[in-house]
Amino acid sequence: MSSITITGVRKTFAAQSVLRGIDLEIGDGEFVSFIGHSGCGKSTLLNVVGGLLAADEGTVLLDGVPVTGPGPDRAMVFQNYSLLPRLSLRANVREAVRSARRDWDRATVDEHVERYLTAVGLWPHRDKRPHQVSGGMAQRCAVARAFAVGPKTMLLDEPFGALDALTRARLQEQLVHLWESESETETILMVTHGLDEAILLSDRIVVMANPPGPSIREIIDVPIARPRDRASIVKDPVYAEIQARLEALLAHDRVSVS
Ligand SMILES: Nc1ncnc2c1ncn2[C@@H]1O[C@H](COP(=O)(O)OP(=O)(O)OP(=O)(O)O)[C@@H](O)[C@H]1O
Repeated sequence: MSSITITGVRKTFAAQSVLRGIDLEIGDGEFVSFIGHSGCGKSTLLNVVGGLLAADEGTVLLDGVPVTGPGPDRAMVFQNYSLLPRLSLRANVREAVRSARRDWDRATVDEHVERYLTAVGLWPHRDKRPHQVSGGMAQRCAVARAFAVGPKTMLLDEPFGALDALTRARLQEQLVHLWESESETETILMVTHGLDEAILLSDRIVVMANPPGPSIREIIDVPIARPRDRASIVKDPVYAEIQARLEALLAHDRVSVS
């Protein structure tokens, strides 16, 4: 059964038709990335799935239930980590877990918080506040917090966009670890501008396009076995094929809008 069913989703801002009839099925346990030029509607689509924005037309079903607003079955992580500045990293995660798991006692919450902060290497920094740590550490905390509340679906909007390459690589690995081993999250949708990142992490890559054509230009499978190792997958001929296809699609779109 598909966990997310997007049917005929349209969204227009002023006279600008941003989502032009999106139809997409995403299965349980899939990691799907969205890629495309700036302004093609990637974040808008993620916000519609997250329930932060209503579509003008069409439906989004999560396990068969229509999305009408945000819910505990989904968590979102944005590029600019949105931690509460007055709280320590531990308290940021703890408050989120507490509000999602009101029936848990304090010891269970604390153990859960420790597990997620440890998974992203932040337990030694647990008592620092967001302004006392680097941007990469704060983003790791935001990712840990999102997974710790146990959403079935994770929506990531360029989560590593503001990070340097080394920090990004480390956080990509921690993300996969959280998803595969640590958390209850099954399905991940991620907006990214990184072709390499999309190939490394995804089962499928949705290439989105600017007007006037359909919003989804092509969906590319990534049939590379997991676990994937950054150093070795780049030598896989399938990797090169996918990379070339993505580059060609994005180059075509750049020409068609100029
Ligand atoms: N709330 C809004 N009001 C008016 N226009 C909006 C709103 N949100 C988005 N838009 C417009 O819709 C278009 C798509 O925006 P969106 O953020 O979804 O694009 P994107 O593909 O995620 O871009 P980027 O890669 O730059 O983040 C843009 O032209 C944007 O200006």
